[in-house]
Amino acid sequence: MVRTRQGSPCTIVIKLGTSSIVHEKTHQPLLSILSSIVETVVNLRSEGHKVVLVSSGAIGVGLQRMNLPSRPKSVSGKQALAAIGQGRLIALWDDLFGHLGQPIGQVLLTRGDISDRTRYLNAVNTLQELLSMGVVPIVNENDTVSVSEIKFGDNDTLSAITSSMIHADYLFLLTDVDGLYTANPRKDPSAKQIETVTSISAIRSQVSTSTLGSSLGTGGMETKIIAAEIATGAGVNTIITSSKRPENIFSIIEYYNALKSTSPVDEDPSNANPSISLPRPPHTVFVPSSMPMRDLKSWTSHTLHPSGSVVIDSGAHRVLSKRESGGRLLPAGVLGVIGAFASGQAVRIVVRKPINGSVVEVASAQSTRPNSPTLFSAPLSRSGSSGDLTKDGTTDETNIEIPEFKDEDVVEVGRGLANYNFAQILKVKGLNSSFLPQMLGYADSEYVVENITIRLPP
Ligand SMILES: N[C@@H](CCC(=O)OP(=O)(O)O)C(=O)O
Repeated sequence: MVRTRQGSPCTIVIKLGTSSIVHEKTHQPLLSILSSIVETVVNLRSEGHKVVLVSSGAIGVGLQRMNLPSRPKSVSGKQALAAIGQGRLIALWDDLFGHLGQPIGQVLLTRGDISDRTRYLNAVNTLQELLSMGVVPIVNENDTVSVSEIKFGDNDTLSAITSSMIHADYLFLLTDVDGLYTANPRKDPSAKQIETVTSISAIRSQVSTSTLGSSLGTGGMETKIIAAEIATGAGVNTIITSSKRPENIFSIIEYYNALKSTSPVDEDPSNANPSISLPRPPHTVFVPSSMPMRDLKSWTSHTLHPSGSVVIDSGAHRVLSKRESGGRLLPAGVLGVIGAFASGQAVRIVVRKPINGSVVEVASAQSTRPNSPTLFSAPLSRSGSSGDLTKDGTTDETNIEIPEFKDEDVVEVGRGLANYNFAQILKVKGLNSSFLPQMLGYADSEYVVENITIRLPP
């Protein structure tokens, strides 16, 4: 069922939430949990595994340092507390790991840091370098500089993106419950643990997620399910288990190694050999995708904050949905754009919402009526020449005709990376790609958007 290189060392990401790091009321560090984590990580390292720790807790530790009762409401208040707490948090980790001779490295990331391909690759290289030096990277969000558009928001998402960045075998989401339940096990005695999740969309309808968060962290079960969706989509076995028994990480890895050794090809847990004698430690496992997203696609879908949208027609939506990977959009399928973006930036791929139950087709392709108003597209006051279009996205935007697609008229179906800037794509929308050199003065690619992941088929 789970995918690992059986018996060989694994790359493991362990995420520890605020509620497992500081006491919910006193905000004192939970030293027994932290010490057990440190022992577990060092033991995993001695078995040859590579381990990354994603640690929340900066704001919680900051609260304790300033003797404050609860998280401030303001963003700047939280950022200030994170600045106060992060230093003490990493000092605490360094102290505990130091007792066992294990070096650590601090890695603070924001979504903005990895929205740029070069910076993303730098982050990947740094993590890989730390791992190959035998260091345990300790990752947290760089809260002090994060604003809403560049925030991961919760460390569940950050840990999923980290595990996808380093192609981890396992992501362990350690929390104050030992798995995903059908209802809140603290309130509902009939709540049942879900052992294996093969379909995230199916699980959403079976689980009541609303009450499983704590007052300190920003996550809860819902964010863990989102994280599992990201990580399993990138091929990472994702496991929710209790932070009170981190040593279970060993037993869980052993358990799946044993399953694989009896049934190395069969991925279906119901076909696992019943003679397996190892007990199953309590946890929920999310089975990874059988066709993990290629690195660039995962990066595009989850790490980038899209800068704008490209509106496509229903035919393009159909064709792109048939592609397993690396979908590419020709200008002929483009109806318009929303927002301004440069070439190389991430864009949403959107389609028009149906009107009165049916999709209304835009009246024409541009090849017959260039820049003409359509049902959703009309020139604004800055119309005129199409601008001085340059290859690097430095269009003279003062002269561009911007059509009137609005966010509320469309629905996102996927994401991709733009090969041209918004003005260039507007200029060639609806055209055959053979017109690109003539319209733009150059054509690096016949496709206007590449690396498209369609998440919502027609
Ligand atoms: N970056 C923040 C943690 C964000 C957060 O609350 O995460 P989590 O506790 O995992 O829901 C901090 O260190 O306080």
